Amino acid sequence: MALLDVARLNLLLPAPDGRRLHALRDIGFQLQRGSCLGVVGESGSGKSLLALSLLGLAPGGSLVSGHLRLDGQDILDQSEAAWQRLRGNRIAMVFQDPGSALNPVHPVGAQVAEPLRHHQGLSRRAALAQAADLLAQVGISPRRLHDYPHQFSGGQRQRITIAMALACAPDVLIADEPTTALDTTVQQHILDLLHRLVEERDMALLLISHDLGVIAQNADDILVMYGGQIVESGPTAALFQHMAHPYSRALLAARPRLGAPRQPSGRPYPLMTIPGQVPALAAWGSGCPFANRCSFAQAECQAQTPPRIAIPNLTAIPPHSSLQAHHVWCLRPEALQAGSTQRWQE
Ligand SMILES: Nc1ncnc2c1ncn2[C@@H]1O[C@H](COP(=O)(O)OP(=O)(O)OP(=O)(O)O)[C@@H](O)[C@H]1O
Repeated sequence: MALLDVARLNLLLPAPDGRRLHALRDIGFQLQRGSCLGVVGESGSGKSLLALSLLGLAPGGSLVSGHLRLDGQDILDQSEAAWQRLRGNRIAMVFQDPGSALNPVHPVGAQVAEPLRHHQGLSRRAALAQAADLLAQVGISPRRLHDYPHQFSGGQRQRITIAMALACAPDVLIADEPTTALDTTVQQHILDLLHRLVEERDMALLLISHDLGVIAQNADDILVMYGGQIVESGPTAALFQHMAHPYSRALLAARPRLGAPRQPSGRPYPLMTIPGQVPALAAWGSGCPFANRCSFAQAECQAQTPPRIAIPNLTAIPPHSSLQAHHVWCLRPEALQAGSTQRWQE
């Protein structure tokens, strides 16, 4: 049984004119212990709304439907009191900006100790002793228990927020752009730390990023999101063996790469960009969300919901994969096959 099982998750947000906007559409995936699932997509594709929905924090007035099971127990329709017991305890979150996640007027030790006092009822002294252990686990000297957030670097502050998230030994850790606010030199240290903790604690990690490179290097499985929908999903190796959705391919082509071929003048080739922009939520329809930017799109793509198509696995599926299968949501897979996807046809 999957640790986290999400099926047909839909989120309707209230619009000022009284309409409901379909912000997440039929999201489904499974997440196993010891595994990292990466969620990738451009800004505005629905990644954060997905994270918030998994924490019972969808914006006020919205309607969430579908199934959300943690260890087999349906948690979607539980009371706010039950969500509060679960949040930070069994499902915890690491945010993008460690500066705003930490309170500047309290020492970091007290902040790491807070969830232990709140969820586990530990005394101040016992919680602080455990906070010192947690800080050591994320590479911060326990001697700094009484220092304030401004006395730490950005990377250290993110380590402290990770210690806070780990305090109650959650089953699922959601990290929403955890390295975007950090220098590139410390980004991989934080990601390596998250990996080590997932392994040591047998947790599951949902890693959200707009950066396909970060996701490719760190996730066992990938969900590619666009317009509030999953457009492609599968084990990382399978996805990179054969990217099937035009949006996934466009993301791949738009990625800066070290050592990429250069022009005869020695200058780098200009980076590919994806023409157009992610449409505003009010413009999301029921057809393929990527249709108006897709070079394969035809009239039916604007109008019809794209079907889910299974792509045969060409690589061995690693045991850590939670998804175990590669899918694409596209109406014109034959157009894709006729493109640069020779290996799919073999
Ligand atoms: N509370 C809200 N009310 C109305 N629209 C919202 C709300 N929150 C998000 N949206 C809209 O929903 C869409 C998805 O937003 P979301 O923040 O989930 O995207 P994202 O992929 O996480 O982007 P980013 O990487 O910039 O955070 C966007 O069009 C956004 O403007």
